[in-house]
Amino acid sequence: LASRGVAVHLADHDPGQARTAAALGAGTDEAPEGRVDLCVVAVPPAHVAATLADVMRRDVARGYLDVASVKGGPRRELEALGIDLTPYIGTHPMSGRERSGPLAATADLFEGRPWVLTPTRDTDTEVLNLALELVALCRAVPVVMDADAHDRAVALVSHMPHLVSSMVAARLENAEETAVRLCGQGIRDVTRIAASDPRMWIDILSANPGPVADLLSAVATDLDETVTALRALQSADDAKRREGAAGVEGVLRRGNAGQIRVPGKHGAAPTAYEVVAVLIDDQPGQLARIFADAERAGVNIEDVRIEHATGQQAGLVQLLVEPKAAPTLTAGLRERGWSIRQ
Ligand SMILES: NC(=O)c1ccc[n+]([C@@H]2O[C@H](COP(=O)([O-])OP(=O)(O)OC[C@H]3O[C@@H](n4cnc5c(N)ncnc54)[C@H](O)[C@@H]3O)[C@@H](O)[C@H]2O)c1
Ligand SMILES: O=C(O)C(=O)C[C@]1(C(=O)O)C=C[C@@H](O)C=C1
Repeated sequence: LASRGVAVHLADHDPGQARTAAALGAGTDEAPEGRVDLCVVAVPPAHVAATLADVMRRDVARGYLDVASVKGGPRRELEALGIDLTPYIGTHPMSGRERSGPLAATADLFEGRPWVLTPTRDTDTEVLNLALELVALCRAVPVVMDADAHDRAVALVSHMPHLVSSMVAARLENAEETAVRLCGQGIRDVTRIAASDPRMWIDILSANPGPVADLLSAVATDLDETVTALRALQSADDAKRREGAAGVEGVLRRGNAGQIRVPGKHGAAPTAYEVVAVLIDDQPGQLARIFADAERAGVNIEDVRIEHATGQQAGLVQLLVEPKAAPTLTAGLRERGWSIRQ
């Protein structure tokens, strides 16, 4: 917001956090002189209602919004506090990090990502417009939803997957070092969010336990069936083994069918990109050089992944590009001396 010319005043119950954010260029930690246009509350879900009630009673802004990952609970808490909710709108940007605090923040975090707005019939139109302006300034995509429908949706696409990621990562806790050192990109993808702060996630899950429990119970059924199928694969009996293989294939195919529904970059329909894999030395400036050489070849990089080679000062950079651009990029990078992996 600060880089788009908005005057941002930062406050936190830990002044050090606001000072750090201000030092990073996010705004000033000095209090505003009068009433501001919009007050954005970005505190852990359990503190949202009390924090909003406090700022709303002090009449610090024309409009108020929060960005908590759950929407139904905080709204009901505010209602119970007897606050006039017309100047308030509950929102949730669907983008985040597994790390918290100002040092983990990035200015482009919300670009192209859905930002859910949950207005009610009573929400002041001026406040809805202020929220829409905020979303546009962050280059996010507004999505209007009912608060409880939002909570059911995020149980499916965020809360249940978070727990499953934690459970997969938990298997590594006491695993042999010889096994752990073999971790590749697959397990990195599946476990990244398991590094998040448990205190924040206890808050999130406590505010949405029912829908998450229903989904995990469906996952548990899949797990039971898959275990049965795998046990059948150990059988000496041919027919049993065929049954087991069909069971395992079934879950893998249903996984394929679900995975292709995950929206691609900027929420667009998923695109099948081609991977151009480049071997690099783990040295400063390598990525910048690859990107510059891709630009020289006239190719737009849609996404990038990095795989680090265990115990070596080397890595594999996977550049995801439109299929028709892959041969141009491969030739352009080869010409400039890069080692391309097929
Ligand atoms: N991290 C994500 O991926 C993500 C994504 C979307 C939405 N959210 C939501 O955003 C909100 C903030 O999450 P975050 O990841 O930025 O966490 P964070 O820990 O980086 O920031 C929370 C801040 O709130 C402050 N705080 C805690 N209690 C407070 C209180 N009572 N009054 C004033 N300040 C208080 C903390 O000092 C901290 O600086 C949460 O509601 C979370 O559900 C997080
Ligand atoms: O990708 C991450 O690291 C996130 O934390 C993102 C994520 C998500 O599950 O999509 C997590 C919680 C937030 O409420 C919104 C976004």
